[in-house]
Amino acid sequence: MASTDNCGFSDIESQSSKTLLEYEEILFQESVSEKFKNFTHAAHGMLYALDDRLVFGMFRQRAAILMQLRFDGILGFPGGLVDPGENPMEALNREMEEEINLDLTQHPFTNDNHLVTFLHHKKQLVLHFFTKEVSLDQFKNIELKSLNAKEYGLECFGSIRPPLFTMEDGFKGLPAFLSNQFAGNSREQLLYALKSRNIITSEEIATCVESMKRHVENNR
Ligand SMILES: O=c1[nH]cnc2c1ncn2[C@@H]1O[C@H](COP(=O)(O)OP(=O)(O)O)[C@@H](O)[C@H]1O
Repeated sequence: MASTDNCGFSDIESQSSKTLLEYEEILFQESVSEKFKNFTHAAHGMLYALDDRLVFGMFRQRAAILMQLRFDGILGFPGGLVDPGENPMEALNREMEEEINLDLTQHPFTNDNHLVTFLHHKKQLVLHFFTKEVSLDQFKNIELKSLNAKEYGLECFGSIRPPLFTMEDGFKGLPAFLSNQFAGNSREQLLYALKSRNIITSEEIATCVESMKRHVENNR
């Protein structure tokens, strides 16, 4: 049922069974919440800043992206379940404050920041995904403030920046990062955002996914 085959990663197979193949991209409308009201809804957000600096003077990083190491040892974006009476945006802002101490007076997520929503029929799960661009200075402040988040050291074990370049061996960098374990469909959300925010081309994403898949295959 995957409809997102224009991003160069619709055929991801990985060690995780939770791949994009199982998720269907759906429109984000008021009616979605009504139609899927018996489903579990979650909202996650990607804060990012463009960063054109070179790593080791040769690899362009392109963007700083905030992901986090979770309590369960796997990677994901800040966010969480939508509570009864909340809409996805409200849930996201609440979770952003709890998990990374985001200053909502300065950097609130709005519905304009919504990027994509995925549906998992079997799991009855609706995953709403938002992205928000900030300046690199703002990004660093957000990272620093996250150490004082209520959930730091409890649910959240620190923010991390995925490397967005690929090194000479074709694996180190982004493909190696992608071969980690990810919560929900956060790996696919990351790739979707990289493509749709024009941070990395779909061709390069496809190459990285191929390299990641080869690595996973070779290490079975
Ligand atoms: O970064 C993410 N992107 C997409 N889905 C995620 C991400 N992190 C967790 N999930 C999924 O969202 C649901 C809610 O998980 P989460 O642990 O974030 O919520 P909670 O903090 O309210 O318990 C779970 O089904 C989980 O697999």
